[in-house]
Amino acid sequence: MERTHNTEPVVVVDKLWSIFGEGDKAFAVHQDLDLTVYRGEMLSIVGGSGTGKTVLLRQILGLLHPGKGTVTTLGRPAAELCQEGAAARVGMLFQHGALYSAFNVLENIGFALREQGTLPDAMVDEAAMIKLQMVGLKPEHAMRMPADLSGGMVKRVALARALIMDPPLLLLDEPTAGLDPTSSDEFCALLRDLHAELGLTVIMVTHDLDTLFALSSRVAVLAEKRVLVTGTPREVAQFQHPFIETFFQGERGRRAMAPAPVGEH
Ligand SMILES: Nc1ncnc2c1ncn2[C@@H]1O[C@H](COP(=O)(O)OP(=O)(O)OP(=O)(O)O)[C@@H](O)[C@H]1O
Repeated sequence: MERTHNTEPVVVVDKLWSIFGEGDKAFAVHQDLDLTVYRGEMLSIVGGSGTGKTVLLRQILGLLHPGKGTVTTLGRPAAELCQEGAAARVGMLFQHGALYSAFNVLENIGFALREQGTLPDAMVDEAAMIKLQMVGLKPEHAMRMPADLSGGMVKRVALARALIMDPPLLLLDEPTAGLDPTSSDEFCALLRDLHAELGLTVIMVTHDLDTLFALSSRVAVLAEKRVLVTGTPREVAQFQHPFIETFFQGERGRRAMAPAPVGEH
């Protein structure tokens, strides 16, 4: 399969140790974990429950600090992102990223830009309206409250909020979790289109094989506290490891890897 990324690293994780607890209770979630993500990739991170996929996203975003090793995001130590306001450089769609329930859709989308305080409210609203339409919502949705949105619409608003500052890098934690199959397919199509249109680099955590195959140019498998293997979905699926066999070679994995019937994409 042709590689869709170039060779400019956007994220470089070098011999990372992620450590929680102190003294006798300290434990490492990652040990000497290496991962490089290149500009324009859509990289999926997969691994068993508790292998540290979300922790790795948080390290890349600079919300956690390496016990040992380094995380370089967009050419700088990841920790510096947070100090200067990460939203401008990295968009993050959290797994349980609920919207602010007291704010309407437009206020949610424009939140980071308004907080920055550099633009008048009318311009923030205008920018938020552009993002609202970019994620496939209509202007009449702008004044709705989060409680009045479907699950698919909540994800779209959260995505628009993550993109408000035009970040070059987007992190997604389980982007299709909780969506029905149709909404999930629609959200994948949206992500694929935005990735291409905006020239984004995307790193996502997913358990969902359909999402993985629909979107990933490359997959990184987390196991044994490190990145065990990277490659295209089909390359990784051939790797001999108990997690990979269970994950890719079950019924759902075989279905996801089956060639699409003629006429389907
Ligand atoms: N702030 C924290 N303090 C202590 N332990 C933590 C903290 N954050 C994560 N951990 C631990 O790190 C490990 C990895 O957590 P993480 O949420 O990254 O797993 P995951 O691979 O995303 O799992 P899942 O697929 O179940 O969401 C878990 O054992 C978790 O308890």
